[in-house]
Amino acid sequence: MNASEARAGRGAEAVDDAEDPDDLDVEEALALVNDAFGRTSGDPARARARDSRGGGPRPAADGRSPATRPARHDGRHALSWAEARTVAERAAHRGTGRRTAHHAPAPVPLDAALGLTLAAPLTALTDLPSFDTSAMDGWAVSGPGPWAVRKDGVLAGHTEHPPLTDGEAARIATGARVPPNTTAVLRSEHGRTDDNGRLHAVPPRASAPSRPPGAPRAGSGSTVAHGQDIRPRGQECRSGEQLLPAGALVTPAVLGLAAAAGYDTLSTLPRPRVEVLVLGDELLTAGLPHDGLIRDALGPMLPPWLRALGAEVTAVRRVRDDAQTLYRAITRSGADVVLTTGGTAAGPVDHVHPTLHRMGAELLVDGVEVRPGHPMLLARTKEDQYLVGLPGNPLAAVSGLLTLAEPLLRTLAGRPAPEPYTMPLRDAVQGHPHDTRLVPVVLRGDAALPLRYNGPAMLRGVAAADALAVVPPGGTRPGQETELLDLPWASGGIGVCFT
Ligand SMILES: Nc1nc2c(c(=O)[nH]1)N[C@H]1C(S)=C(S)[C@@H](COP(=O)(O)OP(=O)(O)OC[C@H]3O[C@@H](n4cnc5c(N)ncnc54)[C@H](O)[C@@H]3O)O[C@H]1N2
Ligand code: MOO
Repeated sequence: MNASEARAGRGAEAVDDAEDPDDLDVEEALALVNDAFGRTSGDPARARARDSRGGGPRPAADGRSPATRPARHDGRHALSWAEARTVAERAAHRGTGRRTAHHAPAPVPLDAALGLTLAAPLTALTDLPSFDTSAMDGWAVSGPGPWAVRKDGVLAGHTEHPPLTDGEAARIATGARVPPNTTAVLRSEHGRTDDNGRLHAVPPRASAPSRPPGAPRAGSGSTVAHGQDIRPRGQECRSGEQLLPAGALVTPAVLGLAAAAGYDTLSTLPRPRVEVLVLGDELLTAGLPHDGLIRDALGPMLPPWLRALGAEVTAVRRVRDDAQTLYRAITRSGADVVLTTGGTAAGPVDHVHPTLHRMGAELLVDGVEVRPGHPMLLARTKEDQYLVGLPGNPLAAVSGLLTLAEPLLRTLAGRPAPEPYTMPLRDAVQGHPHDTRLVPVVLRGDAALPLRYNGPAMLRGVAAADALAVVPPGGTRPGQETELLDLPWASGGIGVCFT
């Protein structure tokens, strides 16, 4: 199916494998400039060899390590997309390892633990169930029937009842503790009392669903199978048994399990604290764009996204295009991660590089072979503080967020890495000659549909997307399996952390 057929079939979601025109012109031009400075050719076979799927750092397509790879036209040594992610993931491990008070695991009440990471294994504080329990509403019975029914029934949450004697039954509710000497629970629909008040087991109606293989016979004639519909103490776990390992994400289900297993608080790792610095004199925080001024798209977008990635956003500050102001904002920040937007390129008011240089910061990533977003950077500004510099173009900022901030924050938050996965891209996607492309896609059935409006300055594509496709240099054919990066709102597991 070609792009125009796809468009015809998918209406507004239609795909266009061509990039947005202003994007393409710049990218192609940059690629030519890069070639002139000795980078790899656009040979698709070599480009595919650099396909970043699979994760770990790898040599560039030209076989040279990043250190020996020639600098780009701007003098920087860009890393491949996979290398950059690995560096970001490992940067936090390379810290001193000393945990400040803020980083130490802390007990957190259950209702504040959603989205955090377990600092210690979740170990059952009790047997579950903690007593033998009725799995059904009906009668606790002792021995074969018929049974004499006791006057008092047994409800959930009540103290222990006197033992049953052989041939005795007591009305019981689901979840109630079965009286001692109970041999089975007879479901209410499987029993009937006669005129003398004696309880008889009645076989399930012929229309009843058939018994699963191996399941106990649900009452036949005058008796029921031993143990039927009793949940024995410790069936789910014994006290002291490990239910989840350290590092597990606290999801709603984990909160439920922890409560059931006796926890009031959970030992969790604190969220890394992120301060967002939005750079740009041209940005408005309200109203319509006018007189060359535009709305700040990143101030509203980044905080909830960062929270979804496991961070606590301590502040969002707007910083004038002034080197001294930026220097002060960064050096005064006590956050674990300072995240800047804009100012990463080499324009007259792009102060991020000179400021990092002035601070003596260590540049860990200085440019990435990814489109959009190639000027993104990662620096260590001081012991246990990092700076992620996102490019100002909004989709380029998203690219930097997922390429550098996500692995860094994931490691700092102690979260497990998401399992990489691929899906076929329904349509061909044009690749960059040398760089990985991140392209918004929607998931439809067993395929991912690349979206239009994927230019660096556009959010229209990603706002409608479920994921970003990692398009290797050289592009993808229709149906080609391609790595996808889930967007937090599309992956239920992380979505819970927007709260
Ligand atoms: N000579 C070169 N110029 C540029 C290059 C290059 O390689 N050589 N790269 C281009 C690419 S690619 C990108 S991406 C941008 C990165 O620029 P900066 O990080 O310095 O960002 P700014 O110049 O500050 O802004 C770029 C663009 O984005 C708009 N912007 C900035 N912040 C926001 C915001 N919060 N909300 C909405 N829009 C924002 C800003 O107005 C600019 O239009 O550099 C290229 N140039
Ligand atoms: O292509 Mo830039 O890298 O617009 O993000």
